[in-house]
Amino acid sequence: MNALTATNRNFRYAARILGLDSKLERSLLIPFREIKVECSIPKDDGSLATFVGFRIQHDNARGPMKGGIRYHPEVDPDEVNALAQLMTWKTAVAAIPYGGAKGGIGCNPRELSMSELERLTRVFTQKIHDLIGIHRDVPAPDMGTNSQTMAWILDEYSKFHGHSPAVVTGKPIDLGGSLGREAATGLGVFFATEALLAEHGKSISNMKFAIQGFGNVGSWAAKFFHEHGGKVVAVSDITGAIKNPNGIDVPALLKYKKSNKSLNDFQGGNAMDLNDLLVHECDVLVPCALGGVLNKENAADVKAKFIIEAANHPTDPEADEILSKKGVVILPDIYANSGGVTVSYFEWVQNIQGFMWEEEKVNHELKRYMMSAFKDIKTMCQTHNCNLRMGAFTLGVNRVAQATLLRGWE
Ligand SMILES: NC(=O)C1=CN([C@@H]2O[C@H](COP(=O)(O)OP(=O)(O)OC[C@H]3O[C@@H](n4cnc5c(N)ncnc54)[C@H](OP(=O)(O)O)[C@@H]3O)[C@@H](O)[C@H]2O)C=CC1
Ligand SMILES: O=C(O)CCC(=O)C(=O)O
Repeated sequence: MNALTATNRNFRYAARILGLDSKLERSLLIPFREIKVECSIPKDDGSLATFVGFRIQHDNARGPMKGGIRYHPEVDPDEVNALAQLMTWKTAVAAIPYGGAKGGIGCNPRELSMSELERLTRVFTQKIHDLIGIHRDVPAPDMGTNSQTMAWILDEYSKFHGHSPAVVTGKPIDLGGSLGREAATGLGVFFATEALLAEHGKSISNMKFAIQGFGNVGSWAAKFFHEHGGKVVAVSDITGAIKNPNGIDVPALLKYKKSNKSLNDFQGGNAMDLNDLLVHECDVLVPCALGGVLNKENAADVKAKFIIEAANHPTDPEADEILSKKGVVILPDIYANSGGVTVSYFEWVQNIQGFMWEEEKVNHELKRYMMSAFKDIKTMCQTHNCNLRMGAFTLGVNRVAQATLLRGWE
């Protein structure tokens, strides 16, 4: 199912549970602004390459719009639209004062040199600089982008508007980035998993984890699970997958991936088919890569008892239904991966304050926000007798609806 159709379906279901007025529902669904720009750059060999960039600003009722920028060959407007909408509900679930946005460029960053990536990022920033801003829309990293990408955006934006560190988050520390932001999404995933397992009388220790994706989110999540006694029994990246029923040595794998850029041929496990990762024997499945990976084709074969949605929109509604009939507990993306945007908020606050926090404070506050959101979601689940996804959606949608009504339309 298309990502936007799926996201709209979840939103509409939540709106119905909340009894939202149909006109308000329509107003919440339609994005505030959709930007599509041509980004042409000279390649290193002198030839011309043209890419299409998007920034979809979904809603700003609760504050400046916030969300990552993705570089991936499959970036398309519907997907960016869905991801922008998810950001609106996510920032509301996390109770941070933002709306939602998302951006992306349809490109394969693995096929571009550093200087081509820099030119592409700068051209994209030139095209959108007057529509983003510290109190308007604040980008951050997502798949295929990182702190270096944010540094280029900051530099290009500052040429037009003066030095503005708070215009992006997920920056390098030397440019005003926050301690703890790089690890934040993975650490938030860890806190969220800990809270969910505790509800079920279980703990991280000795649980078996299968992790799809070993980039920013997947690698940090694996590290935290491993450090707390979890057994990471399978991991994949775009190049392949490895398994080890006794638990992979995660620090060794991190070192290997850093120097080889791939999991292939890692000696501490056996190679397996990339697609088998999602149906591998484990207790907890943690998708940390693309959207829509759990669908009606594979949901029935999932072995995990718990799914932690570290990726955005990894489970489409058809899979949701199949999995919930099987009794699988799913912790939804708009809560599970909200640690990233929460620490982005701390970064933005630090930039505005002109004062840097200690990493201990960042992580302490992150845990506090994650625990508080979990409690609020559980309250919604009890109030509306619904699952965790609808608990999170009703929580987020209700907060945005209340802010919208309070602001009015004049
Ligand atoms: N970064 C953040 O702060 C946040 C990210 N997210 C979401 O988390 C997910 C991952 O983002 P992030 O870690 O930042 O992205 P990265 O680009 O850092 O990592 C993505 C990982 O997914 C792997 N991958 C890509 N395609 C496949 C595939 N078909 N099978 C298995 N692995 C694959 C990549 O492989 P390879 O390493 O070989 O390229 C890489 O390891 C996305 O859905 C993103 O939207 C959500 C909240 C915040
Ligand atoms: O850190 C941010 O601002 C946004 C992160 C993001 O894109 C996401 O949560 O999906």
